[in-house]
Amino acid sequence: MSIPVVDFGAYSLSQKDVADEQMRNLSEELKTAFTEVGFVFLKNTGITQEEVDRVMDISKKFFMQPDELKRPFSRKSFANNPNHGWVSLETERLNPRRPGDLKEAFNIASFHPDIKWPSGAVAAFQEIQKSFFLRCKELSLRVLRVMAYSLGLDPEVFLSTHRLIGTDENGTTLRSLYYPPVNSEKAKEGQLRCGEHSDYGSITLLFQSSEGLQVRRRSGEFIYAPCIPGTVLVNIADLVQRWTSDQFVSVLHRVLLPPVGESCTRQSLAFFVQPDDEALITCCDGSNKYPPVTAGAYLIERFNDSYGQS
Ligand SMILES: O=C(O)CCC(=O)C(=O)O
Ligand SMILES: [Fe+2]
Repeated sequence: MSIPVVDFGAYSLSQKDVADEQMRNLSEELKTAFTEVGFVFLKNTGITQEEVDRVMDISKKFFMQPDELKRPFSRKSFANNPNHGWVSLETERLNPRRPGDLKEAFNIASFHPDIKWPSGAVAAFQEIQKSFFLRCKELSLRVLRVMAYSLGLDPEVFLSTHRLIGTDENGTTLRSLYYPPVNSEKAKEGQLRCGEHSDYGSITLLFQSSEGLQVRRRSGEFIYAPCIPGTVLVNIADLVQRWTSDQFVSVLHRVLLPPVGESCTRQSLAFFVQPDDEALITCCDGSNKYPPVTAGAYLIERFNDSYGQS
């Protein structure tokens, strides 16, 4: 099955609320997608392609600077939130059995007043990233509400564990990714732009500038996700799979190197939604299929794998 496209217009950010019947329809469509594929394209969410382009443009300006100018913003250099900041090429391996990923990233994980923001040529960086973060937050809360409804749960049940998004007690992160030109013949053996992995938290919103993402089907085969301008690609991440006792599936995905002879770049924006650090994730059907885990501890464990500290 390919990735379904669902019209989210009835609950778009420009609507105050959603009518009961439309909520029922939407929740059925999302439930099918998240049960069978783990990924869905949402159209008419209220987040426009222009908003996405603005964030991609300012992020690209940052990435195009020499490394000396980017280094002061490195991930792990901010005491109040170690996940915030710039990640250089080949630093991270989302599949720990492969060499470092051929990508650069900038994580927006904190708005603490002590965070130092890029300035000069990218003076608007902080303002643009922050306003996009807040838009993604609003959309994510709506998607979580529809998800809870679709499972016959209290629609607020997921929201009650996502109250602190945008504070240092919640790991939700807006991540700009840049995949520079690459000569695929010169890459290390087995090296990819982004190794096979599933995401760690609740759900992820993804915005892409071009095709390149591959998603694993149940058969084990990887298929290309198309790039559909104006849509948001939403996928289930591992904590929601645990939470729903495997009813919603968190599936592997990756970004391959470009074909030999093609050195095209790629950009994407991922909004990784994470429950509040202290939230205890227990199977919502009461089954105990997975032992309870707190979201913050789980996230740290997963970071240790991808940065080679396990
Ligand atoms: O760049 C992409 O399209 C995918 C990135 C991704 O899956 C991730 O960073 O978790
Ligand atoms: Fe991912």
